[in-house]
Amino acid sequence: MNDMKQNECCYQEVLRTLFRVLKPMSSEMIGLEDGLGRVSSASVTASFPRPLFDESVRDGYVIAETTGHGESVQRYRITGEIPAGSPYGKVLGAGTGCRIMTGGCVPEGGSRVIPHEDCREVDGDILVEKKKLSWNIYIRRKGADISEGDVLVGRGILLQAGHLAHLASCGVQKIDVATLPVVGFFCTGSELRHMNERDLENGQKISSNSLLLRGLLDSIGIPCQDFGIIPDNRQSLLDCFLAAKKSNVDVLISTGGMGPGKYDLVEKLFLEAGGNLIFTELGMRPGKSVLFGTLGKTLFFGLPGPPYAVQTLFNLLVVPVVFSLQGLKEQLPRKTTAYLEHDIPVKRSDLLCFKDGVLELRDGKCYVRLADRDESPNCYIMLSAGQLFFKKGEMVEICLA
Ligand SMILES: Nc1nc2c(c(=O)[nH]1)N[C@H]1C(S)=C(S)[C@@H](COP(=O)(O)OP(=O)(O)OC[C@H]3O[C@@H](n4cnc5c(N)ncnc54)[C@H](O)[C@@H]3O)O[C@H]1N2
Ligand code: MOO
Repeated sequence: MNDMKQNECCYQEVLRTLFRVLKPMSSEMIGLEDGLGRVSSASVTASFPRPLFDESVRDGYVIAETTGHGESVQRYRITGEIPAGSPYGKVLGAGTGCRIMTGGCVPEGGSRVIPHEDCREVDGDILVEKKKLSWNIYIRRKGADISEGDVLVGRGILLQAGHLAHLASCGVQKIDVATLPVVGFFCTGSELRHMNERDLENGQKISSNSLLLRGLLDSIGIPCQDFGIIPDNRQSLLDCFLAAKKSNVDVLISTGGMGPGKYDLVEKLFLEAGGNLIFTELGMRPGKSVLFGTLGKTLFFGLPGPPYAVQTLFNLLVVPVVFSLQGLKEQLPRKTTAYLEHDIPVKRSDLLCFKDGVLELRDGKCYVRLADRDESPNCYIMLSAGQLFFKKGEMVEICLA
């Protein structure tokens, strides 16, 4: 437990270190239609109230009530019809009414809307029992939801479809958002070949990390630049680092070449290219072989080669950094606990281990299991150091990165 706590702190601490060295992106004005997945860089206020006019929230009749007569069934003469988008244009006289549709504009003089199921239409009159008139809840008054000038979205909010719809409904057309960081990546390994290559020779493999990184970046709306597959030799790696340093990428990611082997050259060439190391090695798996630093103005992540490690470290480290650069609030991944659905034996227990998990809620409790190969994980199971067997029913920590 103590080990787990230490390791956990280490991961959170590493993220805090990363956040400290970030320089926030500048901002730009964009049309609302391009705002999905962007981060607001200023709070946005309503240009007009919502609703913009007194509107009916039922299909039925709007009436101008008369006062004083006490008959149990009241009668109003129908003088027109108000579909949504076509106002009546006149004052509704006392004792009269109009058919009105949901979203229709309540005319001046209209004091109450009666849903059609609560009254009858007979010979051009609306007949309504007096007892049906106890509530007056079917008119939404101008500005009842939002007044002009109200703050609709604060600064540092990741804009979802609902936010954009909300902003549009209050007359906002443009929004100030953080400029998107451009992320460059390259994959190192003399054994790697492009995905379109056929006839692989013995020992060669497809650089699946190239596609993985492109997809992960696309899925969070980040533009990327692929610097290619770089063989494990000094000159190729140095050239690649120097090209990336000269380019406009804000963040650079490499995969592979991070181990202690003879051909693992990433750290050396990063330093030769003028890189500044901030940390290597996280006290967790994956993450034992990882590097973070700066190369000129570019942030650099050296990720290890195994694809599962790339995906996990991308989610745990790169995603929070990419959003933090854009000024998103609450960048630390959320954690909770869940009951294990099955036993998990592990081969070694020297470090905290992150495994792809699927979290499910049943009967008010959280359960978690290892994700199948074709399943999308929705959390990481954090298997603490110092334990070789995790039993079904045991409570474990999970990270919702
Ligand atoms: N003696 C030790 N060996 C290793 C240690 C250690 O502590 N002592 N650490 C292990 C750990 S942990 C990791 S993680 C890896 C780190 O390896 P590298 O970053 O050097 O990665 P590579 O050796 O280049 O590749 C590992 C594995 O992944 C495949 N790979 C690499 N790139 C791609 C790609 N773009 N697409 C698909 N697959 C890729 C590669 O072919 C290897 O099979 O080191 C351990 N070793
Ligand atoms: O760095 Mo390795 O990815 O710990 O497993």
